[in-house]
Amino acid sequence: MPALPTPSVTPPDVIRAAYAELIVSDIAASRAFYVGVLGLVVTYEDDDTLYLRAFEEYLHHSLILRRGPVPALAALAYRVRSAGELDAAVAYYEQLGVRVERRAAGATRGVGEAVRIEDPLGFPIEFFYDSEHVERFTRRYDVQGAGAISRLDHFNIVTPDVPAARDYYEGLGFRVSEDIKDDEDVVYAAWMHRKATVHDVALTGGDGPRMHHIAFATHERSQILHLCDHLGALRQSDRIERGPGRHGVSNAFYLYLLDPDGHRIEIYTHDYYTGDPDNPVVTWDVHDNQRRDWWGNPVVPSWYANASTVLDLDGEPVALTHRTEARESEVTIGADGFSYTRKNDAELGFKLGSQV
Ligand SMILES: O=S(=O)(O)c1ccc(O)c(O)c1
Ligand SMILES: [Fe+2]
Repeated sequence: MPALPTPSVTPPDVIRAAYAELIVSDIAASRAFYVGVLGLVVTYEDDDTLYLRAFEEYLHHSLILRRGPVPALAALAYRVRSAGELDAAVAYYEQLGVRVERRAAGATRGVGEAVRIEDPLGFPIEFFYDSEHVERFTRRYDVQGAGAISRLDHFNIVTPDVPAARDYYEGLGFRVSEDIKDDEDVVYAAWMHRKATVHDVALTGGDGPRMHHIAFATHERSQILHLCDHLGALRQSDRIERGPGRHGVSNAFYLYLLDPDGHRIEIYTHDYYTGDPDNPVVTWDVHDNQRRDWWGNPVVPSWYANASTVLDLDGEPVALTHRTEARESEVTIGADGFSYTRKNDAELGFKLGSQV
């Protein structure tokens, strides 16, 4: 990615990852998954759209599903600290020379004035503050199921040049909490945050822009395990792509699901606090078999290969830029045993034989 200009104005003050807008092909099938299985709360719905939120959320939605011809990501939205930050966003991105559009209140149901951009990585990003408050179901145990989801936690995006993407997000005030590198300093992935957890956005090295996943958090591992049991009972175990398991990076207990259009949704719990200014960065060796799954369980190849198309602000798919640096799935096939369990223990350190 060509070097970006350094704006002379301050960036918008981003608080957190707040909502995603996905294009889906069949609203009824998506409703059966996101409401019927994941248990997300319907704030508003019509024949073509679903506005959903998780149980701890009081803003109008954290996920919009909109019926359309091409399953894709239509927007990733970050909440900013005040409505005044929208002017900062316009000024900052105009200096970056990217497409910037102001949106009137109500352009998105339940959201006030907003700014949408095509960011330097090629993603459709929204900044907003005002959003309609709706009932917070935190204590509505009468409607929460055994798999209750608390809140949206993060976005994971696929981009070819991870260091350039990291620099861009550092310009927005995001900080790295963890990353994956090799001994030639190739950066394969990085996790970056504004809120005091491991990430609001994760950067995955690959052909991009593509959306790797949207993640929601639960309070307890048992809620994640219930979602697995629920899918089993529906004989929809093929919706379970990876996990459940324990991540090395982030230390979170995780599960990856595929929605009816193949959009990847992560359910995640128990990462850690990162709010102090001197929070130490954790760097993992790409050959460490426990980086992606702390128990060394395999990362299915589809998890590295597949990701969702991204739309521009006109709703057109964005062309991909190919990653030129090494790809993690080629350097070591995930946490699948062809990497070391104990560094420098080449004899006994490999779980399933050696290939690196
Ligand atoms: O697979 S990793 O342990 O690298 C990982 C860590 C945190 C995440 O949110 C994730 O999607 C993947
Ligand atoms: Fe994730």
